[in-house]
This record gives sequence, C-alpha cells and structure tokens, in this order.
Amino acid sequence: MTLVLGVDSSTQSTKALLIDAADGTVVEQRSTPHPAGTEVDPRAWLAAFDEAAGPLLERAEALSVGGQQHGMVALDAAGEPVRDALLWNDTRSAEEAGDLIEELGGPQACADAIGSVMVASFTASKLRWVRDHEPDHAARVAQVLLPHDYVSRHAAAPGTAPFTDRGDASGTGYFATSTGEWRPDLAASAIGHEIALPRLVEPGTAGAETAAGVLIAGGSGDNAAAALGMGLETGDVLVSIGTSGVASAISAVPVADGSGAVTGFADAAHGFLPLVATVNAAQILDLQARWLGVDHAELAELALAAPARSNGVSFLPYYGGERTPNRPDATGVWTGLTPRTTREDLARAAFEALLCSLADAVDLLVKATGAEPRRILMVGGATRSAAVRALAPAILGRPVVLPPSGEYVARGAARQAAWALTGELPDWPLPDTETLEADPTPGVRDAYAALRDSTKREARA
Ligand SMILES: Nc1ncnc2c1ncn2[C@@H]1O[C@H](COP(=O)(O)OP(=O)(O)O)[C@@H](O)[C@H]1O
Ligand SMILES: O=C(CO)[C@@H](O)[C@H](O)COP(=O)(O)O
Repeated sequence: MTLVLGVDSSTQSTKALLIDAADGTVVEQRSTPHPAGTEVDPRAWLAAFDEAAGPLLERAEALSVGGQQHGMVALDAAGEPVRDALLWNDTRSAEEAGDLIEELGGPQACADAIGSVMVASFTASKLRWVRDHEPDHAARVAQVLLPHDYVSRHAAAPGTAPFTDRGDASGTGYFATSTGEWRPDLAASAIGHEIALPRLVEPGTAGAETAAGVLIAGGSGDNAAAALGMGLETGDVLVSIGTSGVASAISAVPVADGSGAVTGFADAAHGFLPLVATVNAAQILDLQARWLGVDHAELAELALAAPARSNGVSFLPYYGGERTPNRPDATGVWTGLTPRTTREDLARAAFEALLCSLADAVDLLVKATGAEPRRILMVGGATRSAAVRALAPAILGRPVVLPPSGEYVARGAARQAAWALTGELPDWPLPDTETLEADPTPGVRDAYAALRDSTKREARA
C-alpha cells in the first residue's frame, strides 16, 4: 500500500492524516493542540508537527502541509524568528492595511495588483505594522514565510531553501495572483527593505524531500487545501466553520473585487479561490459554552430547546474585531435581553449569530460570482454540533451537504502529496454525504441584519 501524509497546521491545532494513496482511505490520524492567541511563537507549530506527524512520516512516501493563511513568520538572516508570528486573526494591522491600499492607488487598484483588497489579515499589513511599531525587529527581518512554508521547511532535509505555492502566496499581499508571480517590490515596501521570499512550487510537483527521502509537495493555505480535499467543483460553495468562518468557491478565472468583500485567492491547483472570511466563528460557541458553564453537547441541547429568534435575543459576534464586515475595532453587541431571557435563548442566539454571519459571507460570495450555488457544503470543527447541523439550512435558507466529520484540509494536503508522488491528481471519492434540510427562518437574519446595519461605521478603506 502506498501511503501519503497530509498535515493541517491550523490555528488551533496540527492534524495529520496518513492516507492510502490509491483511494483516499484514512489509515491513521493524530492531532496536537497549538497555543491560543493571535500572536504565537511559530516554533510551537514545529513541535506540534513533530508530535502529530512525526510518528506517521516514516510510513509515508510523500508529505504535504496545509496551514492557516496569512500568518507572518518573520525570520532573521540565520532563519530564526525575529518575533512571534502575527496570525490572520490579529487585527492590530488594520490601519497599515489602509496605508498599503492608498499607496497602491485605492481599493480597486489594490485588487487589480494582488487579487484582493488588503485587510489586517494579510501578511503585508503585518509587515508594515512591524516596520512602523517595532523598527528594531523590522531591521532584522531577512525573510518572511507563511505558517505552512515554515512547517514544510522544518520537515525538509537540512539546508533546503524555503518553498511555498501560489494558493498560500496569494494571501500575502505581495503576490500578483492573476499572473502567479511574486511582487518583491510590494514586500520590500511593506517592511522597508528587500527581503527573501520562498521559492514557488508548481501544483502537482514536489518542492523538496525530507532527510529520509520522503517527497514534500508545495503545500497550500488551509482553504485551498480544503477545496482540494473536498473535490470542490465549479458551482459548489464550501462553508467552513473552524476558528475562521469561510465561504469559498472554485473559479477558472481570477477575481479582483474592489469592494473588498471577496478576496481573490489562487487555489492549490491551477484555478482560483474567491473567498469570504470571518474572524469570529467556532469560538463564538466556545465562549458561549464557557459563559453558560456547559460543554458543546449541552450547548446544542439548550439551543434546540429555544424557539427560532431566541425570544428576541440577538447579537453581533464580532468579539475579536471582524474582517467581514471590515470592522477591525468592533466588539460584541447583544440586544433584546429581558428579565424573561433564558439560558436556552442565550445558547440559541449564539448559533443564530454564527450562522447569520456565515449566511452574510455566502451571500457576498454569491453576489460576486454571480451564480446561485449548485451545492453548499459544510465542514470544520463546529459542524460536530447538532445545533449547527439543525440550524444551518434554516438560516442559510438552502439545503446544506454535510460530508462525514473529518479533516478535509489535511485530506487535501494528502491529495497534493499523492499528486506530487504519482504525477496525477488522484480521484478520491468523497465518503457518503448527508443533505440537511429545514424550513428557512428569514426573521432571524432580518433581526441580525438590522443590528449589523445600525452599528455600521464607515471603514477607512
Ligand atoms: N461539538 C462541537 N460543537 C461546537 N464546536 C465544536 C465542537 N467540536 C469542536 N468544536 C470547535 O471547533 C473548533 C476547531 O475547529 P477546526 O476546524 O479544527 O479549527 P481550525 O482549523 O481553525 O483550528 C474549536 O473552536 C472547537 O471548540
Ligand atoms: O484568514 C483566513 C482566510 O483568508 C482563515 O481562513 C485562515 O486561513 C485560518 O483558518 P482556520 O485555522 O480557521 O481554518
């Protein structure tokens, strides 16, 4: 049996799947948690890789790493981190994103140059923040990697030059997504001097080998890897509910949305991945469970015991600032609380807020791509919740296709590894899916939209 190893170095953990390259069957899987926070010592991801993937690597013939997008791993001339990595959900660089957009000539010019209108999440915004707030650190930056590049380099034989792929590169802010080339001038302008960028590896090829001779594919950003893991096809919309909330689709042509609602990333093959991302997703439920003193199963039970609209309680879940809508300084806003509000209402409101935020993301994607989705598929850690599964079709207002619970980013990475190994993208059938249906509850979205719009302040960009 030929085995390949797919790894997801995501925000909250490293997940590793050892997979039979012939048909995509998972042979073994392991995971290791990451430190919490939006600023993390990136060496923790290397330790997590060693723990989760290390024991599986010796049985694999090829490896590929998917990872959280955008994170700034700034290295000095010796290849050591200059400071902790700033993650995609760290919103301190919002002002700097605005500066970079202005320097490029405005939002549409920015989208035309890099495929997206920059937000705080983008690596370039973080580099500019370091330049402006930590000049001593900035001066020492010799090279910048993305989280997945940093982990791939760690897995490679000593002395291997860092490498990445077009999918993850397209989230940096210094990559011309439509032509597939680095823009070293934009990287230099973000940090204030020229820096080395990782070599770009073509889809379906290997970037390096481990010391033991295991091939390492280019890897990708987690959303591009998930699209590959799901076998996403044109017309599908993939909703992912992990640390981030994401609605994404495959497109044969690049997208350059000057409104900034849709980021025009590249995918992990030869296409494109228009995507709408939120910063607050599964952790809305984590927080609510903590506040109510229950676990996730009990939170779902409470929520399903309350009526739709949560007896008038609704809230904006933009606790850590938000990216869609672009409100980096926002905090959560609750309304409709009365002496009659129950724990059940509070639990249900959390699911309704999460799913309304995702429904907004789907609507923005549908509007930008101009086509009603053929299918909406749903993955990510929060889909383990019975309440997410029950309420998603009601709030999204459409049937939702649910694959069996699994690690689809790691599966996509494994598919990339098999592609690099054999020269062909393997055709791994998706395990049996379930279609979730429910009567739409548009009133829930109306209440959310009213609150969202009444708290709107114009963003600078
Ligand atoms: N049964 C559940 N109900 C709700 N949320 C859950 C459940 N199981 C896991 N989660 C949440 O899913 C999130 C992790 O999802 P995952 O897709 O692995 O995230 P990421 O890829 O961003 O690290 C965590 O916030 C976790 O609490
Ligand atoms: O910033 C984005 C997409 O642009 C996020 O989707 C990150 O890629 C993190 O993903 P998860 O760890 O939540 O999967």
